[in-house]
Amino acid sequence: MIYDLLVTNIGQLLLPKRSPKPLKGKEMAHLPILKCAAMAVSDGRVAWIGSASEAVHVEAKLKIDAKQRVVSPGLVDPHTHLVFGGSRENELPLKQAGVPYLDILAGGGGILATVNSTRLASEEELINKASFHVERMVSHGVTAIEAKSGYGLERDTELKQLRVIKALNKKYPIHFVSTFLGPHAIPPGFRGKEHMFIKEMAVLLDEIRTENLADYADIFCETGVFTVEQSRRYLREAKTKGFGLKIHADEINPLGGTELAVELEAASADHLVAASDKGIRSLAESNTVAVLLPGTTFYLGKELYARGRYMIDSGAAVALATDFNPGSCVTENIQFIMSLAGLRLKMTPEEIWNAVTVNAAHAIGKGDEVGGLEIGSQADFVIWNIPNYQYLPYHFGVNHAAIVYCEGKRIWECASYG
Ligand SMILES: N=CN[C@@H](CCC(=O)O)C(=O)O
Ligand SMILES: [Zn+2]
Repeated sequence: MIYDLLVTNIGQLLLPKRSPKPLKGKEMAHLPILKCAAMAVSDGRVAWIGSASEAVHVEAKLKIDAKQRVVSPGLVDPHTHLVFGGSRENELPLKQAGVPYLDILAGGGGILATVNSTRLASEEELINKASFHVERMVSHGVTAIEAKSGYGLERDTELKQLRVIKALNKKYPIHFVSTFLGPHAIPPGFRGKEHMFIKEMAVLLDEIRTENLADYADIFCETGVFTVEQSRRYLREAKTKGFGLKIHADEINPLGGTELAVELEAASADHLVAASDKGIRSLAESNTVAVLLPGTTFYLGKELYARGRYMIDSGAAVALATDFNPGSCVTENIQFIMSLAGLRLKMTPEEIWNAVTVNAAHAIGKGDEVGGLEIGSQADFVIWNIPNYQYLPYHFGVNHAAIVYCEGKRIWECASYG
């Protein structure tokens, strides 16, 4: 048998397995590793895994020397606001002066400022801008991305954002999951009439479904935005219409969005900085993935991070994401998030790698497709410029990716691999 590609001389081959359910609690501590390994690919799938010494006898059209470095599955970023117009660097002085995130929003800035720029941008402009961010994510080792709408707050712009995500999915070989986040903020004119806005967004769900523009429905459940009861009604309707569910839950105040996510069997509950003990206990009894976004806490200058350690010790499934967006977390670098998870959430390196592979894949409903490496799985993988897997969260703020592959094809390479 002659394989398409053989990667040999791998120092550590990380082999998280695709699984029917996310890894929960103690299961997250287990990261299967093969040392001095090799891996062969054919037709975009992993076809053979063995030792580097056995690989001497393996034939392939192309052979790559991993130079004793680490190889992992392609990373999955399960929470991004990838498509938006403009930028918000003008908010930095407000942040420095201590103006809270929700106050900036209540004053017509924040999300609402990005809504204005996104409404004004053409579909083509948005595709070009988002492409730049996608390519940067890929360069950091990401091969699957969840992307949300939510900067339109009205039909045309929300659909425009979702069409942009569809166009990106066509343009790039990586995998995209699309989420409709119409109820992301209360648009001007709807304050006090939130129920009417939610109704409009719920009606839009039908059109989105018919045009197959989104897989998930999401809502920002927070003080001054949407209540738990409004979120429940909207998400129930979305579920009936066939959408998977996600919730921006308990980011700033402990409203009970976490419990709601579990009640509705959402794929994920995201943020959870203020999640209560009760909410965390309910997560642990469910398969809803806690998607933690420590980059946002860092960027908003807060002291208290989501209780990642406690969540895992309580038995919950945890994933990590960038939350890339123009206001509360302006980075495409998921590796930085992995460092924050080690430094601030007290997660171990094994838990961190599982959180950006298998569990992140489950958070976007792709646990059987991406996030794992085993015979038969999609050959989405990364050769890292690091001596061991513990090294990545330790050496922070730089890009450690050397070569990124998607379905067996090299899609990015650092300038200095040699
Ligand atoms: N918290 C709500 N939405 C985004 C922020 C969006 C923005 O500020 O533009 C988030 O997940 O952090
Ligand atoms: Zn978000």
